[in-house]
Amino acid sequence: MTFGVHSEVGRLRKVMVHRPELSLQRLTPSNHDDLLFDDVLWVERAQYEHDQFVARMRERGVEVFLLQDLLGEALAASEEGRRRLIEVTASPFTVGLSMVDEVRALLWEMEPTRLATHLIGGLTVAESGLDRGRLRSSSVIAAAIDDDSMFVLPPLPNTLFTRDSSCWMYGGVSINPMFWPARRLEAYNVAAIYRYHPMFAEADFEFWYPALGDDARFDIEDFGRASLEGGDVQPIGNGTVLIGMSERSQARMIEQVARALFSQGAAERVVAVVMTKDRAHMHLDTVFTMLDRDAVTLYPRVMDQVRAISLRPGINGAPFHVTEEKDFLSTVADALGVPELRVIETGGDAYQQEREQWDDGNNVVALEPGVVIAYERNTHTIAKMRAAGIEVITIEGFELGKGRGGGHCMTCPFERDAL
Ligand SMILES: NC(=[NH2+])NCCC[C@H](N)C(=O)O
Repeated sequence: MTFGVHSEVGRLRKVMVHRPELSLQRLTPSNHDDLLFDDVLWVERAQYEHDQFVARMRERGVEVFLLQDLLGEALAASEEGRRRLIEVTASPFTVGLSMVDEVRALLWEMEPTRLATHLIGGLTVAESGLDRGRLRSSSVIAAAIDDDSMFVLPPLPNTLFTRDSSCWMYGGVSINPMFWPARRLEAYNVAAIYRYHPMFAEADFEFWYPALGDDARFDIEDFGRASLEGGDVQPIGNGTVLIGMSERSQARMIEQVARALFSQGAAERVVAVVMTKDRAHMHLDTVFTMLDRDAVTLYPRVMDQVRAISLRPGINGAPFHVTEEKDFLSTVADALGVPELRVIETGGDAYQQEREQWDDGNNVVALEPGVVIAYERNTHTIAKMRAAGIEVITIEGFELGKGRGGGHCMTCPFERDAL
């Protein structure tokens, strides 16, 4: 098996997605804000919409992998993987000192498919079978629990956005320390896939983050307060990677990734895109994605204000050579080696633009140059893309979009051609 993502719009060959499941059934009016969703979902409909999304990709020859299947297979393939994932997920700091042994033991007893279900979907006290009455005298946590629907393991509903927890840049992957606590555990699950799934165990690729070395692959807690999310990362081709400096990703993580890429000669330029921090555009890909070799879609109100700063390998012992660019679009054109970019802005008047950006109008995923998948509701933006000669395949997305993510966010490409 080969893996590697060599552009944003070259032919997509392999991709990982996540079908909505138990974690989304746990979203309620009282917890959806903390879990980074703007509403509760009708989960059956979200599954239907997601199945359509997957079908559109498969029709075009894309090999689609489901994250939960990969996780179950990784856990079945490796006892060590199972033990390590259980240890990091159920630790004294997540489930508490007094319960950690019991929780680990009951997770260990689960068969791998069921374990994968609960590592993503969460585990309630009732499902765990823990005897609260007995534990009450030894555990302050058990004593404080007043309801069997409380979680022993939290649900991870943002697993849906596979773009963010891990992301490929050229011949390697970064497993990302994420910004909000609600998403941190997602990275352990994907780390287990890359580390223990037979498909990856036999493949040859780099780990850009965490730092190289087998053991380090689980040490994503060791990042202080720095974070990086894949929604900010775009390996556009020609040895260049764009990384948004957004609500979610900081300059210090961009430097980590740039150093790793440069040290292997996997990239020669990383462009930090300095943007405003806001929930409506939490990642670069919510306001900018590529459509074709020389065409992009963007939300002007945010992208007109960004700064672009290029990092290249340093000389004379300096880690980097840093230059502030004149503007973002000419920097991307220069990196791609095209004279000028065709720019398709969010469609409609100022109100429609703001609404369509919110509904992921600019967050599309390319299947090959000039062919993208978009949510059908973004009619004004789609009309402009079609007028520019882009083939736009539409999917529903009324439920899927409630967490603020479109086709780009819901895909983690494993293999994509260069341009
Ligand atoms: N690549 C993206 N833009 N992902 C969107 C992530 C949305 C998710 N609810 C979050 O807030 O984290």
